Amino acid sequence: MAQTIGVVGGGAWGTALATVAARAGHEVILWVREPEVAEAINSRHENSLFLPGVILPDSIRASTDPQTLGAADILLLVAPAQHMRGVLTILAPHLKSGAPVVVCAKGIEESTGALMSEVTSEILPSHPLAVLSGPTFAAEVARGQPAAVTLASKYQTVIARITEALGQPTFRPYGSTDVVGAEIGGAVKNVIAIAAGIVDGCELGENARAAVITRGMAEILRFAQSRGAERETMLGLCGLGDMILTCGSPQSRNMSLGRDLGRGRSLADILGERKSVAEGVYTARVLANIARERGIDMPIVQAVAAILHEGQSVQDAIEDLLQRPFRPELQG
Ligand SMILES: NC(=O)c1ccc[n+]([C@@H]2O[C@H](COP(=O)([O-])OP(=O)(O)OC[C@H]3O[C@@H](n4cnc5c(N)ncnc54)[C@H](O)[C@@H]3O)[C@@H](O)[C@H]2O)c1
Ligand SMILES: O=P(O)(O)OC[C@H](O)CO
Repeated sequence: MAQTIGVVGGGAWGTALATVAARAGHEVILWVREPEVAEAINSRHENSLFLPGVILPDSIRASTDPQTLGAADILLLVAPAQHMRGVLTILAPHLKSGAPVVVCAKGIEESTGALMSEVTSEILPSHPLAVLSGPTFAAEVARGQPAAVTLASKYQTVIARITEALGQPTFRPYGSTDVVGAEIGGAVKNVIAIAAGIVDGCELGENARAAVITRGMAEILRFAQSRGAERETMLGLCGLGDMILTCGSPQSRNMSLGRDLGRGRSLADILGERKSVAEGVYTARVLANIARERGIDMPIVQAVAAILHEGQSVQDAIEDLLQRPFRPELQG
């Protein structure tokens, strides 16, 4: 059944998800922050700022006006994690009562340590919530290339409704009831992808990168356990799947940022030339603090945070990791 899908956030991923909804036959309202993005989408059917080179379906209409979202039956929340609270606070009074909301951003709020589902439930308590997360580079999804995602909600009816609305042969949601688990993989893998990029930039070799990915997965599992997430969730699309994608390709903004750091560039220089968000930069610091406070062993996350935010050199951080005591592989 054709519905109206509202997409909050006109970056690359919001725009790609708008194409998914449009291909499924829905009317799509894309709420964007930048007037020039709205103008380009409505007049030329292209988001030339954040997703250049992809011609968008006519049924996507972009607007900067929060009131336009009042027509949406389902809302996809795709603002960057550090801006989600502010954006939802502005939009909340305009949304259709009880419309399901789907968290599609990947990150942890720096100022509170909250996951995006927690931020969303706080601001939109009467909207049933789902989380969509998995290995998905926006450009590939926007071009209609096949992808699969985890779609998690406490409510089977919400999973069924969103799956029916967005599911198609080239965009395959797999249902789950582990909401927190679905978020953790997507948020933490961005930090591990920066580490994998550093390994690449420093030319430490493929073996070292595989080691960082696997030991990074152990850190994800430890953090997930501390938050009551299910281990199996972390081995699914939103965990292992996204680690394989993001840590293995410089198409990832996080991985490529790490690679540039490994090649000796400064964080300020790298960020200064980008319009797009690398969520791992912000999640690294808050995650490292949470892990330290709760006694969760996350040495790779600590190393990335120290490089990004505490002025530790890449070489010293690598040396510290290599000098850690030997231990059993499966220890907690
Ligand atoms: N790009 C992808 O391939 C992809 C895939 C899956 C998930 N995600 C996640 O989606 C989320 C959005 O990323 P993206 O890739 O769509 O963004 P992007 O990097 O393409 O664009 C940046 C976005 O940030 C917004 N922004 C900048 N400053 C802002 C502010 N002060 N307040 C509110 N918004 C502001 C811009 O309007 C724009 O929508 C992130 O959490 C990201 O991890 C991205
Ligand atoms: O480009 P990145 O590093 O933000 O990764 C994009 C998606 O999260 C990959 O699933």
